[in-house]
Amino acid sequence: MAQINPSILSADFARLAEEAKAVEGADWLHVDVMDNHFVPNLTLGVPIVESLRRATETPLDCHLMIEDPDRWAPQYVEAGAGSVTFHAEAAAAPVRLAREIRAKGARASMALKPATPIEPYEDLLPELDMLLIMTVEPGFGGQPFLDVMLPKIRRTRELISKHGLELWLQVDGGVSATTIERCAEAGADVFVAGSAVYGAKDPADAVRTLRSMAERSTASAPWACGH
Ligand SMILES: O=C(CO)[C@H](O)[C@H](O)COP(=O)(O)O
Ligand SMILES: [Fe+2]
Repeated sequence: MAQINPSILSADFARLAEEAKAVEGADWLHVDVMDNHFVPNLTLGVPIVESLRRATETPLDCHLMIEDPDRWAPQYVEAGAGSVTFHAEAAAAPVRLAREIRAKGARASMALKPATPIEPYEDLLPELDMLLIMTVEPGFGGQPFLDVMLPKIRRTRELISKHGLELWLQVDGGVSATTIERCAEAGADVFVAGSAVYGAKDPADAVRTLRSMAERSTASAPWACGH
């Protein structure tokens, strides 16, 4: 089953509750937390996640683009996130952090920037509920999709199959109607889309269109048998 997670980064921040409601029917609401240190942009933090939690029924998928996630990630679980993603490049103790996120009741996820390979993390995969492969350099919405990430998506899907894991494989950055099929064919099953959803006239309809495109492509992928 393909999941579509609209990114609130592309919404109007002065109308967050309305914008969150506009995509109810999506699987998760993707919330990009940026600290102006790990990435050169500043967005939102724990209090806004708490408010978003009350504003929508859609579960929150928090993508932490911050330094020191070992210290901050647990606070996002307490704020109501159902899934918390920290960056491999920023975490001091990724296994301990993933275990802490899970113990607090959320799904634990780790993200890789475009230049970070998956291979050193193969043995960590059973500790995670989701692996996020960035398909742009993190920091901003609306950037073009990096096609050069497709082999990494394929190799990660192979590792997930090899170990028989239930891990979800998320892609984030430049995912749209023109790129989602390539991502799905390569092995992604969770798709973040910011500008492609909030830039559309009808965001809820954009979610449905993206989901059916991804599902058509995954259905024919060899790794999706019995998925
Ligand atoms: O993590 C992100 C950027 O760092 C965003 O989730 C991502 O860029 C979504 O926006 P778009 O779909 O417009 O690329
Ligand atoms: Fe993101």
